[in-house]
Amino acid sequence: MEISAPARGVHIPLITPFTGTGEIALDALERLAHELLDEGAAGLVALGTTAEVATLTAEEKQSVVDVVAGVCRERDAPLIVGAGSNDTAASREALAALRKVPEAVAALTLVPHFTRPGEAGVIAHFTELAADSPVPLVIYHVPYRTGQELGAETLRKLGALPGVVGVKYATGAISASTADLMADPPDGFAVLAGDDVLLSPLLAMGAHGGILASAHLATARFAELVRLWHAGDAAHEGGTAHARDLGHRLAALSAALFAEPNPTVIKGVLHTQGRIPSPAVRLPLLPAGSESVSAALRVLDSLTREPYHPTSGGYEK
Ligand SMILES: O=C(O)C1=N[C@H](C(=O)O)C[C@H](O)C1
Repeated sequence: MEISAPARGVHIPLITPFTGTGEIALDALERLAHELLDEGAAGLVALGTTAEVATLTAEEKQSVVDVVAGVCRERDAPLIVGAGSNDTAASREALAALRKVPEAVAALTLVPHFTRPGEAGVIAHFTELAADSPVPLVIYHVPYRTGQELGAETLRKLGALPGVVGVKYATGAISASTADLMADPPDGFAVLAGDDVLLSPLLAMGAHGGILASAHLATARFAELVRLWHAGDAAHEGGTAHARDLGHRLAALSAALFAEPNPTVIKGVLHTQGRIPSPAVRLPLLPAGSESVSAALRVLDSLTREPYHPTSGGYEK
């Protein structure tokens, strides 16, 4: 795998749309995947948390991967597939199954959750997985879900493993440890923002992009934000104001989209827009309330309606 190129930009962990009777709406999934690439997504992620992967049967997971891989093949877009658990042997098998998905450029593999094996155990887990995975690994670090903290030094050790190409960094905050990692990341190691509201500060610190459920909406604006920082425009006068302002507005959108458990609000908005057949989610998730969906639509509307004026450094109010 080419290490940094596919990892740059906005990668979208696809929702799983359901019909009114609860089956996966594969046609809507395919259409949505094309739309997101049309609007500037750099790549797609199948079977992320946002896909409600914990509720999908093995057969359903296969159908989702088939559809998303088909779109990525047709569009020559990078595909990242979620695979792995807190069982090292089972994770090895899940990764081995990706041999049958030639479109997959990487696997998104969670730090072992719940078990709390300690940092040495996490390193041993990924050393074993990376040694025989058919695709490189992007480590999904989300300590408020896994229960396992990792310091910057441990992330650097993981990033230096052959076969580990990046981290989806979702620590819930920008901390001294974030600054430490971003000051000295391993060569060829992509840091991808995984907390949507923190995309902007992480880009400012040098992140390569993000894996962002929020980017189902205002996709072009998310792509623009990443482009601004990577093109260095943010470093110019006016450019900084633009990037900061856009970053704040996208963070407000992300906050509105995460007002209830992900991806319930995103599904509500996509359904209101007529892009998926129902806002249905599977238990234990409950559908988002109409007030959360309306609030997110209002933020989205202001983002997409108001054109930016680079000369005055602001948006129309
Ligand atoms: O599925 C993912 O990948 C993501 N999941 C996070 C979550 O559900 O909290 C959010 C992030 O945008 C991507």
